[in-house]
Amino acid sequence: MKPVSPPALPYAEAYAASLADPAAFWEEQAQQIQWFEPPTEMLTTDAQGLYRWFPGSRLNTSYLALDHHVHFGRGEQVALIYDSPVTNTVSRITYRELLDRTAHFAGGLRQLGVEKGDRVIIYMPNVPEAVVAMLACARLGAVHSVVFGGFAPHELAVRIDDAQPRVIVSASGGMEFDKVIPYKPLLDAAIEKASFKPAHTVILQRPFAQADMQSGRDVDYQKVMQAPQVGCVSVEATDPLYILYTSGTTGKPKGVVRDNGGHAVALKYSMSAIYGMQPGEVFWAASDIGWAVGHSYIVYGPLFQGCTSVLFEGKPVRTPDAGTFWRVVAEHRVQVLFTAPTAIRAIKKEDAEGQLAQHYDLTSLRYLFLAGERCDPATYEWAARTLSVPVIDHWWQTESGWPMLATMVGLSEMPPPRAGSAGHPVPGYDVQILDEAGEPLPPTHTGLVAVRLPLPPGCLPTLWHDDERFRQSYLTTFPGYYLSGDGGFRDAEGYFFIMGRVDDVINVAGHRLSTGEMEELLAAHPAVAECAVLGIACPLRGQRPVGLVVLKDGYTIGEEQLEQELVQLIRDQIGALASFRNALVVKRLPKTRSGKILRKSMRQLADGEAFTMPSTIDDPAILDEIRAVLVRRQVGLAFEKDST
Ligand SMILES: CCC(=O)SCCNC(=O)CCNC(=O)[C@H](O)C(C)(C)COP(=O)(O)OP(=O)(O)OC[C@H]1O[C@@H](n2cnc3c(N)ncnc32)[C@H](O)[C@@H]1OP(=O)(O)O
Repeated sequence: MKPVSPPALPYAEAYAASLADPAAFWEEQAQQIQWFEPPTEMLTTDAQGLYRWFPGSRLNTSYLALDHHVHFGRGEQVALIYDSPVTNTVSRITYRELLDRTAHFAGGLRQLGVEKGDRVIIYMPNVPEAVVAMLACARLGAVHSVVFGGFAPHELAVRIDDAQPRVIVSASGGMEFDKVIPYKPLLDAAIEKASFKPAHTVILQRPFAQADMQSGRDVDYQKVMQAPQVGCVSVEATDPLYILYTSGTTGKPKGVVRDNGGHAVALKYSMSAIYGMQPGEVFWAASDIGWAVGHSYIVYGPLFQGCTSVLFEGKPVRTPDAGTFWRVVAEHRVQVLFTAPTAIRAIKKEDAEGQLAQHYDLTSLRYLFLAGERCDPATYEWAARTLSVPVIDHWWQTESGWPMLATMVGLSEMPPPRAGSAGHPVPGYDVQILDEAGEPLPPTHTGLVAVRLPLPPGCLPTLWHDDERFRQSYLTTFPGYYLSGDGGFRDAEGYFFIMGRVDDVINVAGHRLSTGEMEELLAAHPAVAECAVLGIACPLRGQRPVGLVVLKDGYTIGEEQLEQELVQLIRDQIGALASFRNALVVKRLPKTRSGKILRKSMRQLADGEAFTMPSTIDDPAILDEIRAVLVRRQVGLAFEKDST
């Protein structure tokens, strides 16, 4: 197929075309990428009855991200700008250099026994070597699974057991503000805990943290880089590119699978149609490679599009100040910045008037995109005022891998963005608001956000080795729909508003976490008879978890000591990113007469939301007891002085 430029369609036309004939719409987009064997069939269902895009066609993701650009004259363009205020480093890596490094590292992985279909876990901070490792896996047709560096050994162990990696690539350490986080002991502890043992680990030794190496198992990253370069392995479009774990309602995370073909087509489309990016321009997703945003928009999307991507190892504040983001935009002439609302709230908290932005030349910036959690209108307005560019809140999930609702700046006649709204459905996504019975709701009615099947290319085809959980989690509640787990509504003009999760998943600073998992961990403490974890409103992180625990009869322990132990337990088992800081002892938990804990009522109480007493409540006095504890401990927006 000969590549052709996408026509600049009006949004409404593109959207209608994508729903009227999805195969024809995506066949046209598929012509924008370089296949080894182009698709002849667009959409099918597999033996399990699950939708698959571009069956039988062949390509290589690393080729699309690197080789293609080098072959066609982009070799000397900077592919990756590594900006690390925590190590005082700025380095620029061209497409040619990134290809060279990737081909060497792929050769090294192959020497360690990694072949097509094998899994490789990557547990690293935001460093170029992590990007090289991802692209090297793609080059070999191996399946990478990046685990966010903030996760504790238990979480890593669970992922090791599920993915069963031949190799784990890690680093000796990361830097959180000015604190060294030694990764290697965490990795060693995780491997110790896991039942499955990888054959090798590859360790990037960083100057500020030397890791002890285990002879026979651990290999130095630089040694792996000395291997001869290898070329790209041809894979099928439907072969998995990566597994990315995300929290479900239980302790076992869900292994979201991303395939090669649909992913490449969707991300290439999104870079131009949603973000309006042209080859050669600079895109910065200020996130972590461990999240879907990092996969799609630090690594793959910008590279597919021939852009320069910024890889930032720092924080919005204190590295060294709340002007860091603006310094990066100015220094690297960033055209589009993408971050989570929490990052903007953190900056706003330290620089309320946005004065630091005035110290930098931000004229390169065209748009600020926000996602990962709901953006409150105050944060939206502050960002628009401070940056004087359109701010675009958009909505997607790890599962979709790319935006489902947005204001698409690459299409014409797009309704402008609006504070509080995530915009309009992106072509390919037939987004509906359903009631509890699965019937579409009229505008302005809040309900469950669902997407009519088939999902477009790039979305998860299944969960890793678990078709059944995939079906149960997303497809069976409302046949014919993907159920997102988020709630929201559409207004009379077609703008969508996403209000947050409707299940036991919470969103803390853009990190999706399971309250069910936290409850399982708290309940294992010998003092705890029963417990509930609520995701209460937090001015900085959007939400934060709070535990309410009932003590076992006769168990004596000071409330303060118990709280310390439970806080430490969550930190040790899940990680500091959970921001679990309160475990409050209560006499009883409110329940329905059938024994279901009334978490929603307690959350509403803590958040100061008006609510009606559930008619099924066992004993209404219990909510008064809970209120008294929240007041005494000053926990909850309604009762606290400073919740950050
Ligand atoms: C659309 C599809 C998706 O939703 S994909 C997911 C998108 N989500 C994101 O991009 C995440 C956005 N959030 C962030 O980047 C961070 O939360 C920002 C805004 C930068 C703030 O970071 P920070 O100041 O560290 O606060 P936090 O709440 O994230 O962290 C809480 C505690 O965890 C720690 N932590 C964090 N990261 C790491 C890490 N990599 N390694 C070790 N520890 C880590 C933090 O230091 C903090 O610890 P402590 O409680 O202060 O001791």
